[in-house]
Amino acid sequence: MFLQEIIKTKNEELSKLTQKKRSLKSALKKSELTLIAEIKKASPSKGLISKNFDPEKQLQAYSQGGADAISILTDEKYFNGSTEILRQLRGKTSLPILRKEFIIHPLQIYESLFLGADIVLLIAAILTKQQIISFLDISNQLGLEALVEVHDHDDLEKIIDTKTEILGINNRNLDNFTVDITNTEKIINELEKMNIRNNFYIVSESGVKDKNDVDYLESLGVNGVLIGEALMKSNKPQEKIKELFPKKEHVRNG
Ligand SMILES: O=C(O)c1ccccc1NCC(=O)[C@H](O)[C@H](O)COP(=O)(O)O
Repeated sequence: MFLQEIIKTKNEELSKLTQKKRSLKSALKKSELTLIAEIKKASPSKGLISKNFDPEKQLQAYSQGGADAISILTDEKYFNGSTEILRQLRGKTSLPILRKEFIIHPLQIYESLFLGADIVLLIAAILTKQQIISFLDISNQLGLEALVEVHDHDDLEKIIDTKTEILGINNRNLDNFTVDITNTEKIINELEKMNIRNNFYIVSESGVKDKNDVDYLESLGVNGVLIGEALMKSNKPQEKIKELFPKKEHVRNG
């Protein structure tokens, strides 16, 4: 009898662990442009970005500025990030958290779950189609959403006919670090030619610096934008968000 009872208890505990978490997709479904605000201390293309790096203060400014989700770099070597930052900030916000990591093995997806992430990043450029399919399945089983990121046509070929729902278009070439925000228009045009644009919630990532960039991307019909450097370099990130997204609900300081 006891074993039957313990199995029932364990199943209940497991269902709590893998229940749906905070949802980025719910934000992207809204008509207003979604902002994913990124916490990034440094990067391979720019070196040190934030001298007085204070992740908790950055998170507070993003939340008060009206960000809809938070992206956190956990790579240490190239971005001066850490898993500890995600673990620390998990309990400080009710916003969905995207773990920005170079995922190449299922272990990292399980690790993301235990760190408290809600969304994982799957970069098509470093994965095979089969890995994307498999990692999407694992993420779904764990109650995690996935942002599947493409940069070019080859990446796009990999994600067609997968269960990708949230499609990130990275304007940065991750090999040579060049950035061109018109890359988003190029990829959207390809999606439209294939008649599959409406299969995805689209997030434009990288190189978004000012309101002109936001207005341009919004005119393309993207559902969200992911911004890191422009917010990390600002002395007043909450004000910067207000400048870029005047329509968002901004919580006043104090
Ligand atoms: O940011 C980099 O230099 C970089 C280099 C190589 C791989 C990834 C890289 N960045 C990750 C990102 O995609 C960006 O942090 C994110 O899209 C935000 O971009 P930005 O607003 O331009 O900081």
